[in-house]
Amino acid sequence: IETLEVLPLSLSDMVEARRICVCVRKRPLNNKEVTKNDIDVVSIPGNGTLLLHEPKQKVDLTKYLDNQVFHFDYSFDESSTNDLVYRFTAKPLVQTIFDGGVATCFAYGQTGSGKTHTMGGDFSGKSQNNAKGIYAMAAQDVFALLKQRRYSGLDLCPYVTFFEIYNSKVFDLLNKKAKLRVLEDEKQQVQVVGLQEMYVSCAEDVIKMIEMGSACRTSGQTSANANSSRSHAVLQVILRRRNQVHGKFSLVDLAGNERGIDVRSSDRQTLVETAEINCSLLALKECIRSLGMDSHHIPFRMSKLTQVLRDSFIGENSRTCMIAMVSPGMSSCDSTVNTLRYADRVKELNGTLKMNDADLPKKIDEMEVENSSSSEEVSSKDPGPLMGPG
Ligand SMILES: Nc1ncnc2c1ncn2[C@@H]1O[C@H](COP(=O)(O)OP(=O)(O)OP(=O)(O)O)[C@@H](O)[C@H]1O
Repeated sequence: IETLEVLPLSLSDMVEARRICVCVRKRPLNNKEVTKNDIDVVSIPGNGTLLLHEPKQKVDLTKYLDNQVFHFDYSFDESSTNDLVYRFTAKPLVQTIFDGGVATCFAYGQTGSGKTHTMGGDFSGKSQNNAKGIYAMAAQDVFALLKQRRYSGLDLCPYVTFFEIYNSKVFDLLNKKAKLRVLEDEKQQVQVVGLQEMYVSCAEDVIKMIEMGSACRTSGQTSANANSSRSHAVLQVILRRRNQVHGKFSLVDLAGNERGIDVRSSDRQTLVETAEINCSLLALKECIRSLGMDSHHIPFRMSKLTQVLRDSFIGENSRTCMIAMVSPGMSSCDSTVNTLRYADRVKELNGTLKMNDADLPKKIDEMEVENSSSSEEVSSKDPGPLMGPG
Protein backbone atom coordinates (compact mmCIF):
# COMPACT_ATOMS: atom_id res chain seq x y z
CA ILE A 1 0.00 0.00 0.00
CA GLU A 2 1.32 3.40 -0.92
CA THR A 3 1.57 5.88 1.90
CA LEU A 4 0.10 9.29 1.51
CA GLU A 5 2.27 12.26 2.33
CA VAL A 6 0.23 14.88 4.12
CA LEU A 7 1.26 18.52 3.81
CA PRO A 8 -1.41 20.70 5.38
CA LEU A 9 -1.45 24.41 4.56
CA SER A 10 -0.46 26.73 7.34
CA LEU A 11 -0.73 30.46 7.95
CA SER A 12 2.99 30.83 7.30
CA ASP A 13 2.85 29.34 3.78
CA MET A 14 3.51 31.66 0.83
CA VAL A 15 0.49 33.02 -1.01
CA GLU A 16 0.88 33.21 -4.79
CA ALA A 17 -0.89 35.90 -6.76
CA ARG A 18 -3.11 34.52 -9.51
CA ARG A 19 -5.62 36.04 -11.87
CA ILE A 20 -8.01 33.14 -11.45
CA CYS A 21 -7.62 31.02 -8.38
CA VAL A 22 -9.70 27.89 -7.76
CA CYS A 23 -9.64 26.20 -4.37
CA VAL A 24 -11.57 23.52 -2.58
CA ARG A 25 -12.68 23.38 1.06
CA LYS A 26 -13.94 20.33 2.89
CA ARG A 27 -16.11 20.75 5.98
CA PRO A 28 -16.09 18.26 8.88
CA LEU A 29 -18.74 15.53 9.10
CA ASN A 30 -21.65 17.00 11.07
CA ASN A 31 -23.58 15.36 13.92
CA LYS A 32 -26.41 14.29 11.68
CA GLU A 33 -24.01 12.53 9.32
CA VAL A 34 -22.19 10.87 12.22
CA THR A 35 -25.51 9.67 13.69
CA LYS A 36 -26.47 8.16 10.36
CA ASN A 37 -23.12 6.39 10.15
CA ASP A 38 -22.17 8.33 7.05
CA ILE A 39 -18.53 7.79 6.08
CA ASP A 40 -15.95 10.42 5.18
CA VAL A 41 -15.00 9.84 1.54
CA VAL A 42 -12.86 12.94 0.97
CA SER A 43 -9.18 13.28 1.90
CA ILE A 44 -7.07 16.38 1.56
CA PRO A 45 -3.40 15.46 1.60
CA GLY A 46 -2.46 19.13 0.94
CA ASN A 47 -0.66 20.90 -1.90
CA GLY A 48 -3.96 21.65 -3.61
CA THR A 49 -4.81 17.97 -3.94
CA LEU A 50 -8.08 16.29 -3.05
CA LEU A 51 -8.83 12.58 -3.15
CA LEU A 52 -12.35 11.28 -3.53
CA HIS A 53 -13.01 7.66 -2.57
CA GLU A 54 -16.22 6.93 -4.41
CA PRO A 55 -17.99 3.67 -3.53
CA LYS A 56 -18.87 1.68 -6.64
CA GLN A 57 -20.12 -1.74 -7.54
CA LYS A 58 -18.79 -4.11 -10.18
CA VAL A 59 -21.07 -6.02 -12.56
CA ASP A 60 -20.71 -9.06 -10.30
CA LEU A 61 -21.92 -6.86 -7.40
CA THR A 62 -18.60 -6.77 -5.56
CA LYS A 63 -18.08 -3.37 -3.99
CA TYR A 64 -14.95 -1.29 -4.42
CA LEU A 65 -13.71 2.27 -3.92
CA ASP A 66 -12.95 4.27 -7.02
CA ASN A 67 -10.25 6.74 -6.00
CA GLN A 68 -10.15 9.95 -7.98
CA VAL A 69 -7.53 12.67 -7.69
CA PHE A 70 -8.25 16.36 -8.22
CA HIS A 71 -5.77 19.23 -8.21
CA PHE A 72 -6.58 22.83 -7.34
CA ASP A 73 -4.58 25.91 -6.44
CA TYR A 74 -5.23 25.23 -2.76
CA SER A 75 -7.13 22.57 -0.86
CA PHE A 76 -8.39 23.17 2.66
CA ASP A 77 -9.12 20.26 4.98
CA GLU A 78 -11.80 20.02 7.68
CA SER A 79 -9.52 21.55 10.31
CA SER A 80 -8.97 24.74 8.29
CA THR A 81 -10.36 27.92 9.82
CA ASN A 82 -12.04 30.75 7.94
CA ASP A 83 -8.89 32.79 8.71
CA LEU A 84 -6.72 30.32 6.84
CA VAL A 85 -9.12 30.05 3.90
CA TYR A 86 -9.37 33.84 3.71
CA ARG A 87 -5.60 34.27 3.68
CA PHE A 88 -5.17 32.23 0.49
CA THR A 89 -8.36 33.21 -1.33
CA ALA A 90 -9.90 36.66 -0.89
CA LYS A 91 -7.10 38.44 0.96
CA PRO A 92 -4.76 38.60 -2.06
CA LEU A 93 -7.59 40.27 -4.02
CA VAL A 94 -8.04 43.26 -1.70
CA GLN A 95 -5.07 45.05 -3.24
CA THR A 96 -6.69 44.75 -6.68
CA ILE A 97 -9.49 47.18 -5.86
CA PHE A 98 -7.01 49.78 -4.61
CA ASP A 99 -5.18 49.45 -7.92
CA GLY A 100 -8.42 50.33 -9.72
CA GLY A 101 -9.46 46.76 -10.52
CA VAL A 102 -12.38 44.46 -9.97
CA ALA A 103 -12.06 41.52 -7.60
CA THR A 104 -14.58 38.72 -7.19
CA CYS A 105 -14.70 35.80 -4.81
CA PHE A 106 -17.27 33.01 -5.23
CA ALA A 107 -18.37 30.34 -2.77
CA TYR A 108 -19.68 27.38 -4.76
CA GLY A 109 -21.13 24.07 -3.60
CA GLN A 110 -24.20 22.06 -2.65
CA THR A 111 -26.59 23.07 0.14
CA GLY A 112 -25.01 22.56 3.54
CA SER A 113 -21.44 22.33 2.26
CA GLY A 114 -20.32 25.49 4.08
CA LYS A 115 -20.73 28.43 1.69
CA THR A 116 -22.46 30.70 4.18
CA HIS A 117 -20.18 29.53 6.99
CA THR A 118 -17.20 30.57 4.89
CA MET A 119 -18.55 33.87 3.53
CA GLY A 120 -20.85 35.09 6.32
CA GLY A 121 -19.04 33.67 9.34
CA ASP A 122 -19.06 30.53 11.44
CA PHE A 123 -22.07 29.48 13.45
CA SER A 124 -22.12 28.82 17.17
CA GLY A 125 -25.43 27.07 17.58
CA LYS A 126 -27.97 29.09 15.60
CA SER A 127 -26.19 32.44 15.76
CA GLN A 128 -23.63 33.37 13.17
CA ASN A 129 -20.41 35.16 14.05
CA ASN A 130 -20.40 37.64 11.19
CA ALA A 131 -17.00 39.05 12.13
CA LYS A 132 -15.43 35.70 11.27
CA GLY A 133 -16.46 35.32 7.66
CA ILE A 134 -14.69 36.26 4.45
CA TYR A 135 -17.08 39.20 3.94
CA ALA A 136 -15.95 40.81 7.20
CA MET A 137 -12.30 39.88 6.90
CA ALA A 138 -12.12 41.46 3.45
CA ALA A 139 -13.79 44.60 4.83
CA GLN A 140 -11.25 44.75 7.67
CA ASP A 141 -8.38 44.61 5.19
CA VAL A 142 -9.98 47.26 2.99
CA PHE A 143 -9.99 49.62 5.97
CA ALA A 144 -6.43 48.66 6.90
CA LEU A 145 -5.25 49.57 3.39
CA LEU A 146 -7.29 52.79 3.34
CA LYS A 147 -5.23 53.95 6.33
CA GLN A 148 -1.92 53.30 4.60
CA ARG A 149 -0.10 56.42 3.51
CA ARG A 150 0.13 55.42 -0.15
CA TYR A 151 -3.67 55.27 -0.42
CA SER A 152 -4.77 57.89 2.09
CA GLY A 153 -4.00 60.64 -0.45
CA LEU A 154 -6.26 59.09 -3.07
CA ASP A 155 -9.46 60.27 -1.43
CA LEU A 156 -11.12 56.89 -1.65
CA CYS A 157 -14.56 56.44 -0.08
CA PRO A 158 -15.86 52.95 0.73
CA TYR A 159 -19.48 51.89 0.17
CA VAL A 160 -21.32 48.61 0.59
CA THR A 161 -24.16 46.98 -1.30
CA PHE A 162 -25.76 43.65 -0.39
CA PHE A 163 -28.33 41.97 -2.61
CA GLU A 164 -29.80 38.63 -3.53
CA ILE A 165 -30.58 37.14 -6.94
CA TYR A 166 -33.48 34.72 -6.83
CA ASN A 167 -35.17 33.34 -9.94
CA SER A 168 -33.47 36.01 -12.08
CA LYS A 169 -34.77 38.81 -9.90
CA VAL A 170 -32.64 41.15 -7.80
CA PHE A 171 -33.66 41.98 -4.21
CA ASP A 172 -31.95 44.61 -2.06
CA LEU A 173 -30.97 43.08 1.29
CA LEU A 174 -30.17 46.51 2.73
CA ASN A 175 -33.60 47.84 1.81
CA LYS A 176 -36.23 45.35 3.01
CA LYS A 177 -35.76 43.10 0.00
CA ALA A 178 -36.96 45.72 -2.45
CA LYS A 179 -37.22 44.20 -5.91
CA LEU A 180 -34.88 45.98 -8.31
CA ARG A 181 -34.57 46.27 -12.06
CA VAL A 182 -31.37 45.61 -13.96
CA LEU A 183 -30.71 47.88 -16.92
CA GLU A 184 -27.98 47.88 -19.51
CA ASP A 185 -27.07 51.10 -21.32
CA GLU A 186 -25.76 51.45 -24.86
CA LYS A 187 -22.18 51.09 -23.61
CA GLN A 188 -23.18 47.76 -22.09
CA GLN A 189 -22.77 49.21 -18.59
CA VAL A 190 -25.06 47.28 -16.31
CA GLN A 191 -26.93 49.05 -13.54
CA VAL A 192 -29.10 47.76 -10.74
CA VAL A 193 -31.58 50.60 -10.48
CA GLY A 194 -32.14 51.90 -6.95
CA LEU A 195 -29.68 49.58 -5.24
CA GLN A 196 -28.77 51.07 -1.86
CA GLU A 197 -25.09 51.89 -1.68
CA MET A 198 -24.29 52.54 1.98
CA TYR A 199 -21.31 54.63 3.03
CA VAL A 200 -19.23 52.78 5.64
CA SER A 201 -16.66 54.40 7.89
CA CYS A 202 -15.15 51.34 9.56
CA ALA A 203 -15.17 47.54 9.39
CA GLU A 204 -17.79 47.42 12.17
CA ASP A 205 -20.16 49.35 9.91
CA VAL A 206 -19.74 46.64 7.27
CA ILE A 207 -20.35 43.90 9.83
CA LYS A 208 -23.60 45.64 10.80
CA MET A 209 -24.64 45.63 7.13
CA ILE A 210 -23.79 41.94 6.87
CA GLU A 211 -25.93 41.22 9.95
CA MET A 212 -28.79 43.31 8.65
CA GLY A 213 -28.66 41.80 5.16
CA SER A 214 -28.28 38.22 6.40
CA ALA A 215 -31.29 38.63 8.71
CA CYS A 216 -33.29 40.06 5.81
CA ARG A 217 -32.17 37.16 3.62
CA THR A 218 -33.49 34.45 5.89
CA SER A 219 -36.57 36.19 7.30
CA GLY A 220 -39.96 34.72 6.51
CA GLN A 221 -38.48 31.43 5.42
CA THR A 222 -39.63 27.97 6.23
CA SER A 223 -37.28 25.05 6.03
CA ALA A 224 -39.42 23.66 3.24
CA ASN A 225 -38.66 26.71 1.19
CA ALA A 226 -35.18 27.75 2.18
CA ASN A 227 -34.80 30.53 -0.36
CA SER A 228 -31.38 31.44 0.91
CA SER A 229 -29.90 28.25 -0.46
CA ARG A 230 -31.78 28.74 -3.76
CA SER A 231 -30.51 32.28 -4.29
CA HIS A 232 -27.17 33.96 -4.87
CA ALA A 233 -26.12 36.59 -2.30
CA VAL A 234 -23.72 39.32 -3.39
CA LEU A 235 -21.90 41.65 -1.01
CA GLN A 236 -19.95 44.39 -2.73
CA VAL A 237 -17.37 46.74 -1.28
CA ILE A 238 -17.02 49.66 -3.66
CA LEU A 239 -14.26 52.25 -3.52
CA ARG A 240 -15.31 55.58 -5.00
CA ARG A 241 -13.00 58.42 -5.90
CA ARG A 242 -14.68 61.76 -6.62
CA ASN A 243 -17.89 59.83 -7.03
CA GLN A 244 -16.47 57.58 -9.77
CA VAL A 245 -16.03 53.88 -9.08
CA HIS A 246 -12.32 53.25 -8.49
CA GLY A 247 -12.46 49.58 -7.55
CA LYS A 248 -15.03 46.95 -6.65
CA PHE A 249 -14.86 43.76 -4.62
CA SER A 250 -17.81 41.37 -5.06
CA LEU A 251 -18.14 38.49 -2.64
CA VAL A 252 -20.70 35.96 -3.76
CA ASP A 253 -22.42 33.19 -1.79
CA LEU A 254 -23.82 31.17 -4.70
CA ALA A 255 -27.05 29.15 -4.70
CA GLY A 256 -26.67 25.45 -3.93
CA ASN A 257 -25.57 23.55 -7.04
CA GLU A 258 -27.47 20.34 -6.29
CA ARG A 259 -29.04 18.82 -9.39
CA GLY A 260 -30.29 15.28 -9.72
CA ILE A 261 -33.72 16.63 -8.96
CA ASP A 262 -36.62 14.27 -9.46
CA VAL A 263 -38.62 15.78 -12.31
CA ARG A 264 -41.76 13.78 -11.47
CA SER A 265 -42.00 14.53 -7.75
CA SER A 266 -40.88 18.18 -7.78
CA ASP A 267 -43.33 21.03 -8.01
CA ARG A 268 -43.17 23.57 -10.78
CA GLN A 269 -41.51 26.24 -8.65
CA THR A 270 -38.68 23.91 -7.67
CA LEU A 271 -38.11 22.95 -11.29
CA VAL A 272 -38.03 26.59 -12.39
CA GLU A 273 -35.64 27.45 -9.55
CA THR A 274 -33.36 24.57 -10.42
CA ALA A 275 -33.30 25.48 -14.09
CA GLU A 276 -32.46 29.09 -13.20
CA ILE A 277 -29.66 28.05 -10.88
CA ASN A 278 -28.19 25.63 -13.40
CA CYS A 279 -28.33 28.29 -16.07
CA SER A 280 -26.61 30.92 -13.93
CA LEU A 281 -23.88 28.54 -12.76
CA LEU A 282 -23.22 27.44 -16.33
CA ALA A 283 -23.07 31.11 -17.39
CA LEU A 284 -20.69 31.85 -14.54
CA LYS A 285 -18.34 29.09 -15.61
CA GLU A 286 -18.37 30.33 -19.20
CA CYS A 287 -17.70 33.92 -18.14
CA ILE A 288 -14.75 32.96 -15.94
CA ARG A 289 -13.40 30.89 -18.83
CA SER A 290 -13.70 33.95 -21.08
CA LEU A 291 -11.75 35.96 -18.53
CA GLY A 292 -9.09 33.24 -18.47
CA MET A 293 -8.82 33.37 -22.27
CA ASP A 294 -8.85 37.18 -22.44
CA SER A 295 -11.75 36.69 -24.80
CA HIS A 296 -13.62 39.69 -26.15
CA HIS A 297 -16.81 37.71 -26.16
CA ILE A 298 -18.13 37.39 -22.63
CA PRO A 299 -21.47 35.59 -22.52
CA PHE A 300 -22.61 37.67 -19.56
CA ARG A 301 -26.18 37.99 -20.83
CA MET A 302 -26.72 34.28 -20.28
CA SER A 303 -27.97 34.96 -16.74
CA LYS A 304 -28.90 37.75 -14.34
CA LEU A 305 -26.01 36.78 -12.08
CA THR A 306 -23.36 37.20 -14.78
CA GLN A 307 -25.08 40.30 -16.14
CA VAL A 308 -24.95 41.99 -12.77
CA LEU A 309 -21.33 40.90 -12.31
CA ARG A 310 -20.29 41.85 -15.85
CA ASP A 311 -17.38 44.04 -14.63
CA SER A 312 -15.86 41.02 -12.96
CA PHE A 313 -15.16 39.33 -16.28
CA ILE A 314 -13.60 42.15 -18.28
CA GLY A 315 -10.47 44.22 -18.12
CA GLU A 316 -6.86 43.45 -17.45
CA ASN A 317 -7.24 44.21 -13.82
CA SER A 318 -9.97 41.71 -12.97
CA ARG A 319 -9.16 38.92 -10.59
CA THR A 320 -11.34 36.06 -9.46
CA CYS A 321 -11.24 33.39 -6.87
CA MET A 322 -13.59 30.45 -6.51
CA ILE A 323 -13.85 28.38 -3.36
CA ALA A 324 -15.59 25.08 -4.07
CA MET A 325 -17.11 23.67 -0.88
CA VAL A 326 -17.60 19.96 -0.44
CA SER A 327 -19.42 17.90 2.16
CA PRO A 328 -17.31 14.92 3.25
CA GLY A 329 -20.02 12.25 3.53
CA MET A 330 -20.60 9.29 1.26
CA SER A 331 -24.25 10.35 1.07
CA SER A 332 -23.13 13.57 -0.68
CA CYS A 333 -20.79 11.85 -3.08
CA ASP A 334 -22.71 12.63 -6.29
CA SER A 335 -22.91 16.33 -5.48
CA THR A 336 -19.27 16.35 -4.46
CA VAL A 337 -18.26 14.85 -7.82
CA ASN A 338 -20.30 17.54 -9.59
CA THR A 339 -18.74 20.32 -7.56
CA LEU A 340 -15.23 19.03 -8.19
CA ARG A 341 -15.82 18.63 -11.91
CA TYR A 342 -17.21 22.14 -12.18
CA ALA A 343 -14.28 23.65 -10.29
CA ASP A 344 -11.90 21.58 -12.39
CA ARG A 345 -13.31 23.05 -15.61
CA VAL A 346 -13.02 26.60 -14.33
CA LYS A 347 -9.41 26.02 -13.34
CA GLU A 348 -8.24 23.77 -16.15
CA LEU A 349 -8.51 26.33 -18.91
CA ASN A 350 -6.84 29.10 -17.00
CA GLY A 351 -3.95 26.91 -15.89
CA THR A 352 -3.35 25.52 -19.36
CA LEU A 353 -3.40 28.87 -21.10
CA LYS A 354 -1.09 30.50 -18.65
CA MET A 355 1.47 27.77 -18.29
CA ASN A 356 1.90 26.10 -21.62
CA ASP A 357 1.66 28.39 -24.62
CA ALA A 358 3.32 25.87 -26.94
CA ASP A 359 0.50 23.39 -26.37
CA LEU A 360 -2.23 25.94 -26.79
CA PRO A 361 -4.03 25.03 -30.05
CA LYS A 362 -4.07 21.36 -29.21
CA LYS A 363 -5.29 21.90 -25.69
CA ILE A 364 -8.07 24.22 -26.82
CA ASP A 365 -9.26 21.62 -29.32
CA GLU A 366 -9.34 19.00 -26.64
CA MET A 367 -11.25 21.25 -24.35
CA GLU A 368 -13.83 22.19 -26.93
CA VAL A 369 -14.46 18.53 -27.60
CA GLU A 370 -14.71 17.75 -23.95
CA ASN A 371 -16.92 20.73 -23.34
CA SER A 372 -19.36 20.04 -26.13
CA SER A 373 -19.90 16.52 -24.90
CA SER A 374 -20.57 17.59 -21.36
CA SER A 375 -23.83 19.27 -20.68
CA GLU A 376 -24.06 18.03 -17.12
CA GLU A 377 -24.22 21.46 -15.50
CA VAL A 378 -27.44 22.29 -17.32
CA SER A 379 -29.06 18.93 -17.19
CA SER A 380 -31.76 18.52 -14.60
CA LYS A 381 -31.29 14.79 -14.50
CA ASP A 382 -28.32 13.05 -13.03
CA PRO A 383 -26.04 11.91 -15.83
CA GLY A 384 -25.23 8.66 -14.06
CA PRO A 385 -21.78 7.53 -12.98
CA LEU A 386 -19.15 10.17 -13.60
CA MET A 387 -15.50 9.61 -14.38
CA GLY A 388 -12.64 11.56 -12.82
CA PRO A 389 -10.74 14.14 -14.83
CA GLY A 390 -7.65 12.06 -15.48
N1 LIG B 1 -15.74 24.31 7.86
C1 LIG B 1 -16.74 24.09 8.72
N2 LIG B 1 -16.49 23.79 10.01
C2 LIG B 1 -17.50 23.55 10.87
N3 LIG B 1 -18.79 23.62 10.55
C3 LIG B 1 -19.12 23.94 9.30
C4 LIG B 1 -18.11 24.18 8.31
N4 LIG B 1 -18.72 24.46 7.16
C5 LIG B 1 -20.04 24.39 7.40
N5 LIG B 1 -20.28 24.07 8.67
C6 LIG B 1 -21.61 23.90 9.28
O1 LIG B 1 -22.45 23.20 8.36
C7 LIG B 1 -23.76 23.76 8.31
C8 LIG B 1 -24.11 24.15 6.89
O2 LIG B 1 -23.24 25.16 6.45
P1 LIG B 1 -23.71 26.41 5.59
O3 LIG B 1 -25.01 26.95 6.08
O4 LIG B 1 -22.57 27.35 5.54
O5 LIG B 1 -23.93 25.72 4.18
P2 LIG B 1 -24.31 26.39 2.80
O6 LIG B 1 -23.41 25.77 1.80
O7 LIG B 1 -24.27 27.87 2.90
O8 LIG B 1 -25.77 25.87 2.60
P3 LIG B 1 -27.03 26.60 1.91
O9 LIG B 1 -26.75 26.59 0.44
O10 LIG B 1 -28.17 25.72 2.28
O11 LIG B 1 -27.15 27.99 2.46
C9 LIG B 1 -23.74 24.94 9.27
O12 LIG B 1 -24.31 24.54 10.49
C10 LIG B 1 -22.28 25.26 9.46
O13 LIG B 1 -22.01 25.79 10.73
